[in-house]
Amino acid sequence: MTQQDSLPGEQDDRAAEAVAVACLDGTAREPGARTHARPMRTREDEMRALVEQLPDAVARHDPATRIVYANPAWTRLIGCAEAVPGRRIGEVAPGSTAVARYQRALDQAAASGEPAELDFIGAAGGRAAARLRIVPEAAADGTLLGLMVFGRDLAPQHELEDELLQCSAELRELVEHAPVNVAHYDAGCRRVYANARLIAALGGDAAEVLGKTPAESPGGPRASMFMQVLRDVLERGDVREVDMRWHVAGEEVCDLVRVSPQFDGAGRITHVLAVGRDVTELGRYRRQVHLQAFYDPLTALPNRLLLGDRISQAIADAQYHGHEFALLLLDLDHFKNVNDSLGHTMGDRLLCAVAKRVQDCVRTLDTVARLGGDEFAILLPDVRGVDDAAAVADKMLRFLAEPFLIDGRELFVTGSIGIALFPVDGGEVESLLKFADAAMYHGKRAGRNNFQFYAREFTARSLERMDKELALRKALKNGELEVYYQPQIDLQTGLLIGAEALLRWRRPGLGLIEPDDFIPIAEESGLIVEIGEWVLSVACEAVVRWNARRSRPLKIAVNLSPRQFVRNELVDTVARILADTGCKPAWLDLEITENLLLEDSERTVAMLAALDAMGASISIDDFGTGYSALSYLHRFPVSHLKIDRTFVDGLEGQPEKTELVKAMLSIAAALNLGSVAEGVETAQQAAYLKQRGCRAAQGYLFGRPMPVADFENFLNKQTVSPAS
Ligand SMILES: Nc1nc2c(ncn2[C@@H]2O[C@H](COP(=O)(O)O[C@H]3[C@@H](O)[C@H](n4cnc5c(=O)[nH]c(N)nc54)O[C@@H]3COP(=O)(O)O)[C@@H](O)[C@H]2O)c(=O)[nH]1
Repeated sequence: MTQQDSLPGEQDDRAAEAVAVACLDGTAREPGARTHARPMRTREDEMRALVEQLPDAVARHDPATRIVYANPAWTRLIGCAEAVPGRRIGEVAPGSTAVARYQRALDQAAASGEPAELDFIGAAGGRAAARLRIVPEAAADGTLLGLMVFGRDLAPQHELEDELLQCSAELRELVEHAPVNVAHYDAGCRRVYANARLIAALGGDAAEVLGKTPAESPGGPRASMFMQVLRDVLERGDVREVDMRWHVAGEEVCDLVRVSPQFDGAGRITHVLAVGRDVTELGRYRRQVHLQAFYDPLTALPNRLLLGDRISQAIADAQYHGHEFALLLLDLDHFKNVNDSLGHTMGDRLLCAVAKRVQDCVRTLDTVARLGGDEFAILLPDVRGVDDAAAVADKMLRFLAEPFLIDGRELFVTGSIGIALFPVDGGEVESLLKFADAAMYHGKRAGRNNFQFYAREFTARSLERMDKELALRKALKNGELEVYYQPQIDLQTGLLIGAEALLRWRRPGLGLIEPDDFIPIAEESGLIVEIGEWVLSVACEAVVRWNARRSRPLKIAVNLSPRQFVRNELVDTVARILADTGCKPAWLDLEITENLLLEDSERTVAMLAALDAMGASISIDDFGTGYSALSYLHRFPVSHLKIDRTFVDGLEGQPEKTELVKAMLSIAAALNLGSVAEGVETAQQAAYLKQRGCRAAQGYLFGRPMPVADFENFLNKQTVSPAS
């Protein structure tokens, strides 16, 4: 080995040996010196002084192993008072086993002529105090001249070892208690170490963890992937990060594992270190975020976002395979009534039950999504044409028609379904949704509880409707709504007895819009509640103004939509408006439709009774067109029947209508109710009605619905022509 090849520390030893040899045999020379500047004796003294001061033990023995020279460090090491030349070491330090071993080594080196090394335990005992190196010195002919002994003090090395031990213990402690899972894998991907946390995370049994590959413990679907990562790191030496999931006692554990190579002194990869950060909570949180982002929290069905994704996928599939698919949009009919009348908890339960029932109608590869409120979408990616889609829609309506038993209550719902087909109706997510919506809306208009396929004209209609709803929302705020008044006449006396308040919408750019054109939208959207309240308040103010100058007060008839009965505030609202406007309850007639009575809910009965008790009268509007059973009439506090104008129209020439009107007037009389005929246009109609005992009438014959100013002029003129 050359000097460059020598190991650290070895060079120092050799330098010391060189000095010592030079000193002890008197051959020391300054490096590179040709001539001696100083006398030999002085050089030897200097060298000896140097050796005397060395911290390492240095000694020289003659060929018979007797002491020739030993420096003070040597005597300290051996534990003798004096290194007496000519003595053997056993004589200067008797009874020590270490000295005996030293002597044996000297004997061996002397006999073999080969250097020897041994650890020497000092006088204090314990760990080796020095490493002795015995170097035989031979003459050119091989004759042994003596034995040089160099003792390297091992205390600094022991200190270093102690420090290392301490460090590694601390590190191990740290690793054991670190909030990470740590494992060490050998070249065969077997765990040679796992910290306590990882052992616990893998089930708690160290024997089941150590010496095992990830495939053996914990196993699972991701284990083979992890094995591959370990192999890759062992092979290529790069650092990898990988998501690991496994199950312990039924609970999922997730780690984000950093896998890095471990090298030996020669730079070869021998092991792999895997440090896993527990991301179970993070994983849970991520899943929760995923659920919130893509699923409806109430029904756990996919939401609009996920549906969009599924439709995109269905489009791609259908395009690739060249087939069709269908998108159905289901909206429950009058669902808002359930929420408003039974409360949101019941409404929510019903929605969940509907969701379940709809899912029962389809196959697993179909998607049922909730778009919000009472609107569901059903993607049938594998239907073949119109017939398949119609069959599913029909089944859905039949399933829905079965009563729902919720909280011991039987609830009935129906739905309207719109169907759009890919590719005939649309080729994109948004257009398919829009077209299915247009078809669904068409189903609503066609009487609900049915399904409709998309047809092109629906889109325009649906857009128009949406546009109208938006404009109507602004109309009240912008003062575009007006109340018109139509006179009501006492047929027997011919005197004006009141007026019906009828709503109009003066829509900018479009002129006056009739209620039939916007009241249904106001009802569907719920806007009618706010609008109805406004009409009531304007009409009450008007009648108060009119009656201020009249000895015989007029009555104002105001239409109430069934939607206004859905909330509980109606009675309070009427009372407040009466109080605010100063309108006497007796001046107010509230017109309701027969269909409201059909619901026959306790709540409706109670509300009507409260309004009646307040002093307002209640009339049944459009009588004869609805479904009311006569039995309802005496159960409700009704005071008038308003015979619908369809019966009055053509009354003169149609005997069956005459009979019907006669019958309605008889019912009113039998129940002691007042009667008002609507749509009276001719004097003949008025005469017939009067003759049959009809008390009052309303119609173009007496006056059309008119703006308030016109009605007030009309009032002032009192130009009513009584029926002859
Ligand atoms: N919930 C609310 N409903 C309202 C309100 N205002 C009106 N309406 C309802 O809209 C429907 C249509 O009303 P309108 O177009 O005003 O029609 C009324 C009269 O104009 C019409 N009429 C009256 N006389 C004649 C006639 O001789 N011939 C003829 N062809 N039509 C005539 O009849 C309608 C009377 O309405 P009603 O007595 O209520 O049936 C209508 O159903 C209104 O109820 C509102 O504020 N809220």
